Amino acid sequence: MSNIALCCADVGVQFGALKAVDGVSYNFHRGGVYGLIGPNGAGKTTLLNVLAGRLMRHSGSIVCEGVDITSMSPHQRARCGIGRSFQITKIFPDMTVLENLRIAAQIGHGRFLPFWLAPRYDRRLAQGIDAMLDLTGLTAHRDTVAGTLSYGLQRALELGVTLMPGPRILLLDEPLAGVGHHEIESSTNLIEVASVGRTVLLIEHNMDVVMRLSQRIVVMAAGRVIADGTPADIRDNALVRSVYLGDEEVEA
Ligand SMILES: Nc1ncnc2c1ncn2[C@@H]1O[C@H](COP(=O)(O)OP(=O)(O)OP(=O)(O)O)[C@@H](O)[C@H]1O
Repeated sequence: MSNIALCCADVGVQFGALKAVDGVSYNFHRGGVYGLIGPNGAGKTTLLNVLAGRLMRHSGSIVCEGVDITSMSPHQRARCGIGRSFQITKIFPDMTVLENLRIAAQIGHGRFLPFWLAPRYDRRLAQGIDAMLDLTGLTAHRDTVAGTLSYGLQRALELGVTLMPGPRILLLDEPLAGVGHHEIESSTNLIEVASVGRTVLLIEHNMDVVMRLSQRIVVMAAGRVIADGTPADIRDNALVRSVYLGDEEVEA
């Protein structure tokens, strides 16, 4: 089996005259966290949407673990092992934490089940939900209505909902956006734990978190990948610094 989790070949997205993603070719290897960074409007979210199948009008192709998924729907891609987190929108605020996770688990299962297998399925479902409550630190909140949780805990639930079907590839778009200062550490720890054994693409503006969690960093600007490397490489990269700081004296 290929050790490439996701392969983008010459991916392009155009909005009118704007090339939001401009010929991106990149292999995301299996395992580890890729931080996807770049200034506002660089094309990071657009690229993530293409990978998740949320934006189908693009050029180029996407291969996931050796399978061409370019024309697959988000649902089909989820079945291929791709999970994408949204900014809270995936949780049902009027339902309890437990109900949210149960729905995610049932959607993840998705197949018709003969009645004689149902008790075993229910037991496994309950075990999976208990494990997810434990992982996300939500066990004490299992019967809490989701919308009343703190923002950080809502994000934890949202990640739990994304993880419930067991994705091998996780696309995280600003998982810490809006999380209060006092919850950053616990939220970061959760992402770290959730990343174990998965390939993760992480868009995040909190650079300390990106540098801490990522094994590799991919830098985008004006729709293109302009650099990639270890966090240390990227920190020392003059071109990256110039893109972020607008330092025109720094040469590429
Ligand atoms: N649906 C759309 N229609 C028109 N233009 C869009 C659309 N979505 C994104 N854009 C534009 O495409 C460019 C890339 O946007 P994108 O959201 O991918 O950038 P980003 O790197 O994720 O930025 P940020 O860090 O601010 O979220 C921006 O100029 C944005 O305004």
